[in-house]
Amino acid sequence: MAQRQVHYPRYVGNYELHQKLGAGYSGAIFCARHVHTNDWVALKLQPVDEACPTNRYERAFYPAIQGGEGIPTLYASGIQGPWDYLVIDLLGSSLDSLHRTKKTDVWDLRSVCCVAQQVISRLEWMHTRGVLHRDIQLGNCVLGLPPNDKTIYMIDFGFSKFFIDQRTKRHIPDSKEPRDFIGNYWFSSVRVHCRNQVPSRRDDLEAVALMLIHMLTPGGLHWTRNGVPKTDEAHERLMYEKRTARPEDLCRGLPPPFEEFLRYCRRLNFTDRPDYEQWIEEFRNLAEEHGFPGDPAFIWPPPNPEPMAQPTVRAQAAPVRKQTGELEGVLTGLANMQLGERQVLGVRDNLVNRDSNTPPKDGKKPAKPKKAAGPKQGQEVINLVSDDESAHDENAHARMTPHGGVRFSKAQRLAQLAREVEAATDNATLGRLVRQFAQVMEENRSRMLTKEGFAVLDALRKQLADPSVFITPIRTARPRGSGASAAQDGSAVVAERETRNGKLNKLWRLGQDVRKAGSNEQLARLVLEFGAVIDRSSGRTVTKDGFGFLAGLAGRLEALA
Ligand SMILES: Nc1ncnc2c1ncn2[C@@H]1O[C@H](COP(=O)(O)OP(=O)(O)OP(=O)(O)O)[C@@H](O)[C@H]1O
Repeated sequence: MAQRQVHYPRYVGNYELHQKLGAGYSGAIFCARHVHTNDWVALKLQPVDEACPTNRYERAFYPAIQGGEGIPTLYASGIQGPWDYLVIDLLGSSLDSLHRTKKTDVWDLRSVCCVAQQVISRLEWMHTRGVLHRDIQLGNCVLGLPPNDKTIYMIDFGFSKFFIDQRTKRHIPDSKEPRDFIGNYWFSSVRVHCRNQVPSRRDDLEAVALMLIHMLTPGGLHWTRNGVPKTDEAHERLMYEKRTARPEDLCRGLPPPFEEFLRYCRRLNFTDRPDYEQWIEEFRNLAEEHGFPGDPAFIWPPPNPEPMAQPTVRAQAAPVRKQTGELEGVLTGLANMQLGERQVLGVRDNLVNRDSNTPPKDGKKPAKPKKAAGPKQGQEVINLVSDDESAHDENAHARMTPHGGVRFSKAQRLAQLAREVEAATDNATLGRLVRQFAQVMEENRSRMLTKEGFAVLDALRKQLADPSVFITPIRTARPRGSGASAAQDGSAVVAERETRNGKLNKLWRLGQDVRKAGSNEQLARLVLEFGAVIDRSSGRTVTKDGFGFLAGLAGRLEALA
């Protein structure tokens, strides 16, 4: 197709334009030099009459977020003749372009953990300043130039939005009003993309979760493999695939934090502040558990992609809920895809219909939005690769210590404990295993109850609920001696705390109940309740009261042995 010939100016303000660095949907970006200082910068140019004036929008957000690590500095901006321009820090490669130079189809876990930590931290900064990004994608994560080449910068605030109302200083309200989708097809959250809900902080984080999973999935997330939808029907199908993809299917074969992070983001309420620190810590721990440094510095190319003792981490091909003939469509789509500059495309057309929290549009009435934007130029070719590596490989996370020993990860130790619980034949053994479980949880910097942790609880509950699994008969004696008086003391404290606080901390209460339990069936019910309480909590972490419960449980099991 013939390209429109655009004549760019040689000078804009005090800047001389040099080579073109990239082109977006509605403009171009150049490397430019300040004619007096000789400083090199990046200059974004866009026609002033552009239907979707993203440069003008971006200009409104830069002052709010200036000064944060990994946020480009805005040096100048304005209008010159027919051009609207922004002058910002000159940066290096985007993660999208690094991805295209890679020889393997998935990223290495270390790099992904670095991306996770840095991008979550950028969003923490932006959100603290009241701004949502709304267009998280690999092309908008760009490395700095030396000496900042280990820092990931967030760029492209053309879709951004103040979620703190600039006038009232309050969180914007939720709304059920129908709204146009603004974001990108691949990673915008299910709520925003498929259910047209008002975006908030949780949606930026969900986009990060999807991007990270995409990086570790051979061929990428399955709804990205057909390229940008060119028809409403294709867009509908993409949304269907995204909406119906279950976290456990998307994350099969990946270390648990990816699935947990996605679930966490989806559990957050509209106005909730995400626990950024917790997730930065989770991904740091994950890197360390796999034998990498926890430092978030992004080093490219990766110094040592995968330690010797560890297989490559990658998602397994997730089952895709396909309609008949869809696989054929995927393959045809792949065959038709072209190499290009950008991977993920946003729906910019809808920006002309932005709400009151977006920067002013010079009083012009917004143009009628189009339904779904047509494709932007260029798509990358992604290979469809299947992978049958087992997620339950016992040695998957083991790694050599410097002294030649083998160290097991938290996941692996918990998986082993679950197996031992299943094989236990008496209460005394179970009590010992519960103590070991608490110890593993306590030793780890992350106290989050992972999938493997829940598996231990589940095995325990099953053992306790079904006495036939024991070889020796189970005793169901009432609490004896000091146990009984402790129970009485416990009730007194409960009563006191109840009057004092009005409502008891659920885990603390369970900790009291477990010490009074007189049978394995009662213990099974309490273990079930314990798991449910942890599962419902936003961070799924085992707190002090949680450890109190486990200690009480181990004690009761030993007493009932
Ligand atoms: N400051 C920069 N320094 C170097 N390269 C940059 C810089 N900013 C952007 N780029 C390159 O140009 C590409 C497009 O930039 P950007 O996303 O800001 O433009 P855009 O017009 O808003 O694009 P789109 O409409 O596709 O979102 C980026 O993916 C990146 O490769």
